[in-house]
Amino acid sequence: MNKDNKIIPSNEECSKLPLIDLNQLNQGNLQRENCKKEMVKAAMEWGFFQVVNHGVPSKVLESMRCEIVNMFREPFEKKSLNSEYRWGTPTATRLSDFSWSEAFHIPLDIVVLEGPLDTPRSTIKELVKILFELAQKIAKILGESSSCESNFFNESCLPSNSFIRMNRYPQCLIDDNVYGLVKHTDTNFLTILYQDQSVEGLQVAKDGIWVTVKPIPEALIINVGDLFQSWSNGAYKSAEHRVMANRHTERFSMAYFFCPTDNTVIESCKQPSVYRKFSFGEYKFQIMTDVKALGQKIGLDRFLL
Ligand SMILES: O=C(O)CCC(=O)C(=O)O
Ligand SMILES: [Fe+2]
Repeated sequence: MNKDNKIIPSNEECSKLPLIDLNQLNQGNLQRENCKKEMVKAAMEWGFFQVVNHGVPSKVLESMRCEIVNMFREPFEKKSLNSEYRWGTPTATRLSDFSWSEAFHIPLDIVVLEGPLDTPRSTIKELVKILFELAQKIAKILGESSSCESNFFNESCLPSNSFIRMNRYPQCLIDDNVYGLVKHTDTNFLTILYQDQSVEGLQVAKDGIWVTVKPIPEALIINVGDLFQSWSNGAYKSAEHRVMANRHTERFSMAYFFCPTDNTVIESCKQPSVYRKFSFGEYKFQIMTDVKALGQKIGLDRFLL
């Protein structure tokens, strides 16, 4: 088994994925500063952490999960008419390149700006409003510690710039090593992930080892994306992650991708710069070009100085 596939059983390693209590931010100065330190450390060492007491009511998350399940329960003929629907990996020529999953990829400009809304849309609308506030709060804390411009996220990231992705990973009887989602880094600033409370699947690369993230009831997962890695001059890690398919049961998740406007310039205030500056629009275009030409995302390596 090569290093890339080495898997540590979740009960040994999962506890090491930092778990941060955001309630500390509402307490005294000492607790607040401690919470910020924990976040910065986790973003540097892991690029991933879980948070509890995050302020997203469990009722809203539960009703979102119901909506997600309902959307995926529609017949394929109906789902596939929806331009937001994706399934599998059309370009895959080997099982190891294939993602055993289906998804709805929803840009929030439609949800935030358009009406009237049907039921799932109104649930999404309620949830993303809270997730936007949470993402802003976390981005500001991580941003301040990079001692870059403190107002950057308020000015560059609007609610309508983000998007959500609802994922369903069907039960997979083919093989134990099928990926639900192949390894990747996220292209945004930050991701907030709501995963099934009882089904494992997500794995994070840490120091060359794949670590399984054990679901913690009520917790949300936060991960650093490529833009934050570049903006922090490489201090924060946009960690590779993937999802393993499950032989016994299906799994659902929902990712909220916190993004800036396309013309936002990503440039670190730290010198010497690790990456050349680029706009978010340029970054997405380069990824699209690479995926078309090479079948995969190259990402930040293209922008190394
Ligand atoms: O389903 C998960 O746990 C991860 C999803 C993910 O990484 C993504 O949608 O980018
Ligand atoms: Fe991801």
